[in-house]
Amino acid sequence: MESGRSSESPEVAKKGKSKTPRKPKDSILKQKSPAEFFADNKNIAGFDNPGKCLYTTVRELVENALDSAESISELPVVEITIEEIGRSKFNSMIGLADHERRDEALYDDFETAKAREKRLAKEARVLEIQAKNAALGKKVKDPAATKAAKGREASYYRVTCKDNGRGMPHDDIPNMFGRVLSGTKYGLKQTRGKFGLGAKMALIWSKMSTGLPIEITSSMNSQNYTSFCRLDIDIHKNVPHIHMHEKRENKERWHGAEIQIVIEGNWTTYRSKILHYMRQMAVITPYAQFLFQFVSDSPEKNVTIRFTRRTDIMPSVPLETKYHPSAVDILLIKRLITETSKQTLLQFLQHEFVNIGKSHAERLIGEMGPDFSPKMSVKSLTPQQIVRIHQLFRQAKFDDPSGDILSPAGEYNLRLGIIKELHPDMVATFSGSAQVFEGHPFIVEAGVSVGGKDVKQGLNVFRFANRIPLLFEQGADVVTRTAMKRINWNSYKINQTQDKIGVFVSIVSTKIPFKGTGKEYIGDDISEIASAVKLLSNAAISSNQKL
Ligand SMILES: Nc1ncnc2c1ncn2[C@@H]1O[C@H](COP(=O)(O)OP(=O)(O)OP(=O)(O)O)[C@@H](O)[C@H]1O
Repeated sequence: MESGRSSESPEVAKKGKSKTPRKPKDSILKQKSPAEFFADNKNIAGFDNPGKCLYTTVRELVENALDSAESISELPVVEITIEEIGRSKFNSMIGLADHERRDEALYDDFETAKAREKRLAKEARVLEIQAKNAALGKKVKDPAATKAAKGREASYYRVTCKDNGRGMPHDDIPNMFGRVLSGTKYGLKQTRGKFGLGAKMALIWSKMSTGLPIEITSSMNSQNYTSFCRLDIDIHKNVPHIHMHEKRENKERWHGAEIQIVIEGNWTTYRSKILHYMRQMAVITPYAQFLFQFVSDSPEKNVTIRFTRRTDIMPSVPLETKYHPSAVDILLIKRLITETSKQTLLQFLQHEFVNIGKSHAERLIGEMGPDFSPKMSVKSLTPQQIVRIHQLFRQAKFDDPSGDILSPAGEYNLRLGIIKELHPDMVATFSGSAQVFEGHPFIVEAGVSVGGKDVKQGLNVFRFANRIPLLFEQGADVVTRTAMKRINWNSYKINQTQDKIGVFVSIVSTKIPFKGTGKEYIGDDISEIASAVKLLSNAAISSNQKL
């Protein structure tokens, strides 16, 4: 086909077309590695801004430490230190000479004398209005939060987390910390970690904000050496970039891990969140000992908090389980077929799923159709046959998976933790039996307290998922919504706004339906979980009333 352009010379075409919109360039197909994706979208893993990055880094390291100690039934001892690093010290760490500002007007935080005067006057006005509102009992915003962070100089912190856990095999360390989406917790088991992402996100953030590598020291039980590894991550290839990886003497036969990382953060704005997190972790983990330290060049800013162990009774170790037939999709069935060591379809059904016994498997195969037989090779199933199995799994009736493999905090621990941290006038706890959501068992435990130390008037909601405190996105969470909207506090003669009420809900499962990879909240859209939370909370309030 002839185009109108063909008769014009290139020059004429260029001139004549000067007003027409530029033709978009053909899109070029590109690929991203998982590390690049998460570096570009770090907010979805809870790394939103420097302050939140400091918080999430602490969280990820503490949760790994607890998972590790509990996996060998060791009462956890976790030491976490955040050390503030001034700009000069940071510059000398990276070998950068300190520079004084020469041309002040170049900087984002530069203000003329007039602008400064104007800003101070405005701030004074805001403070005045806030003081008036506070006097009238109205809610006021934290003045620090209203101030723009523009032009703020970066603050750096060295975060160190030491535990007495399992440690890591020497050769696995680089991939555990330097390859996004690699971990040992992908099996079907209740663990705090799940995605194989957290430690790598902390490393990606350190790479983005300070350019410094992570340092890991680790030793496994009765090993006569410790492993030391300094590494960063090749974001483009999603592989570890090892600076040093060596074995060192381990005279004391120490076992555990110590992770050290230098990142940009903001202690001032996230101090209270980090301390709340530690306090709530102590509530749900009263059998652990935590030492939290913040160390600054200005000693008056230093913080040392010891959360002592109050019990030696640890919840049982969660057990790995097999998939329930109603929890699998076609892709997962295909993966299980690839990985199974079983030869026949009958053996496959019997051994790779929970709640399918031999005679049940035979009946299921009979139901699949004439081209299925118990002795047929499972590896030779066609894609259509796999779809048929999936269809049957969705329609057939199976016993619910057992909750025995889960490890709830336990009523005793929950109550102990609440008493230890809040000193309430009254507390009652209640443990539910196992229930099921999409083929995954879950257990809800609830506690309700009245009165206490440092407890605000009204509802104070504490949420835990797989024994992790959840501090963000409170409003959208199933527990908050239930406590606020679905419980009739009046009927228990409790004043929802005046009394100091603590509501504690802990959910454990082989699959917590978190919204996003940041593990910040559980949505309100899963009816099984919503009704269990309501039931258990009501039961705990009733027990509290009886007390
Ligand atoms: N302190 C530790 N002790 C022993 N092993 C550890 C420790 N920290 C990390 N690991 C190992 O490194 C792996 C990767 O950790 P990472 O935090 O990236 O992911 P995860 O904990 O598996 O999952 P998630 O992203 O959900 O936290 C873990 O699965 C664990 O095997």
